Amino acid sequence: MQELLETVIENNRIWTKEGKVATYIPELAKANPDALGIYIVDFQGNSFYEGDYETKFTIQSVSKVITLICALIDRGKEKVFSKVGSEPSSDSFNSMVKLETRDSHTPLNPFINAGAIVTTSLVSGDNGIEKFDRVHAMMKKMADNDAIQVNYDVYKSEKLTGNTNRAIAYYLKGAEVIERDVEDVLDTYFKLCSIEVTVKDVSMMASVIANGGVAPWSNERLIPKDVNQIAQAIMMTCGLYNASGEYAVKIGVPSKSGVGGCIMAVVPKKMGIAVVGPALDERGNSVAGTKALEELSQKLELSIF
Ligand SMILES: NC(=O)CC[C@H](N)C(=O)O
Repeated sequence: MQELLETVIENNRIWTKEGKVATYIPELAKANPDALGIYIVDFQGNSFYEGDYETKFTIQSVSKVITLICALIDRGKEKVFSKVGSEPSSDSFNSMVKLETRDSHTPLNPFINAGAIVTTSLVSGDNGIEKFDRVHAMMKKMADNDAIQVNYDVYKSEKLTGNTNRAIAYYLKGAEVIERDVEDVLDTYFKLCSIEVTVKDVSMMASVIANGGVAPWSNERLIPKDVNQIAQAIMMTCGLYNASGEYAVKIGVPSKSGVGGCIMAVVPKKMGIAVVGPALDERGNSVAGTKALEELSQKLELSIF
């Protein structure tokens, strides 16, 4: 495995040149575009890593998976899916075009920005701080790392420039999809996106989902089975925004990407994988990270199909 990871990083580093780091959140522009790192955790306590696995990055949209899990646990399927759909979107992750045209005005799925802003509003807690603490605590448990914290420079940068998200959230409030205070919900959403992690943390989170919701290292159930199943299904169909279909063809495992350059990949009943490569394609997914996962998936025959 170690040799394979060395080859995968070596073969795919060149792809970092094909992408660009996100700049619409000014602080993200500081990321190293040449970085490519990978981390794998299996259920036997083995971990394998290669490349720039020590790179720190903000979790960004990968947080949407954990927020959805918390919302489903806290509010139940019926409530959550009355406020957000479970259909893939062919528009970009921060699009708002469908909000107006859909009869229900609900976002298409929880893994585009509009959907995650809604699931953030649904997580239990009387205010934004309590909601943040709820999801943050779940992330720490799933990563088995109590030291995970917000990167306040990224958070401030997002909050200052997040006007598209603000427009989305106010529209959703007007349509009565969001019932809470809009600025409070947005603040929590920005903070959750700004949590700083490594590929080790994210691969640990992925290993819990891959193991049916049970932490492989402690055998503790962190996520109910039905919620875990839903999370995987939506990762499979919506996890890479409007590139989810192509990704399913090429890699074939439930995954979630973020504009920090991370992709979390869940190999059901086998392992958790995370890659980081901050140079993104035009749809906001890591170019080299996707390519590395494609090679890995082919060589290890990881596709679930
Ligand atoms: N695709 C992403 O990772 C987007 C997350 C980012 N914080 C945003 O709201 O725009």
